[in-house]
Amino acid sequence: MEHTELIKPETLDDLIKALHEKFSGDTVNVEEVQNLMESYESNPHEWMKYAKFDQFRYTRNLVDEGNGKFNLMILCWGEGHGSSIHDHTDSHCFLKLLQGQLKETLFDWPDNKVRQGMTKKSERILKENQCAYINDSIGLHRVENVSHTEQAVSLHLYSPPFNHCNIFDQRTGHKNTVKMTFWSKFGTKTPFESTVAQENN
Ligand SMILES: N[C@@H](CS(=O)O)C(=O)O
Ligand SMILES: [Fe+2]
Repeated sequence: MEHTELIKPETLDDLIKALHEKFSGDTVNVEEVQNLMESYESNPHEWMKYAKFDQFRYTRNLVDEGNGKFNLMILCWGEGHGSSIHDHTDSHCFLKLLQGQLKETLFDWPDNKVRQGMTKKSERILKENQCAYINDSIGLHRVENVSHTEQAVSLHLYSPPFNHCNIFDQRTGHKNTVKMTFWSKFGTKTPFESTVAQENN
């Protein structure tokens, strides 16, 4: 296999350019993308304009549409905010911490023949600059900012892009499809109507 040298992106813009190159072909090298995202050292000045918080739930803020190959977004997690257990619609999901910490809990897909609770497989704390990866064959996850005092900000890349996913009830394994929306796009708040969703995590 061909090995591409890792050139450390000095800024968020550099990282976005490098990601465009990595996704310009037909295949995705997960490890290379993960290393690339991890090698960017978070600088709040570079991503502040995308980091818009809501009082009640985590927000999804679109940063770049990756030439149609991926969506890059910044998620803002207030104290205690968390997602439902969810899948990733057959896409690659890269999740890099820009600020604070997030807890990721992994679950297996529920067996839909038996209606039973979902058991957790593992959990870990993701720290600043770390980049995690998940896809549907690895399983499902729940992501939470368990801190009572610190906000968290994360950078997510999904390829191919998607705008719906399944969320799961931990007690029954029952699944629901939900639409996912953006709180802001390219630094501008999305109009109210389009953020009201059944949503989301
Ligand atoms: N996949 C979730 C965020 S996370 O909890 O990984 C989302 O895009 O909203
Ligand atoms: Fe996720």
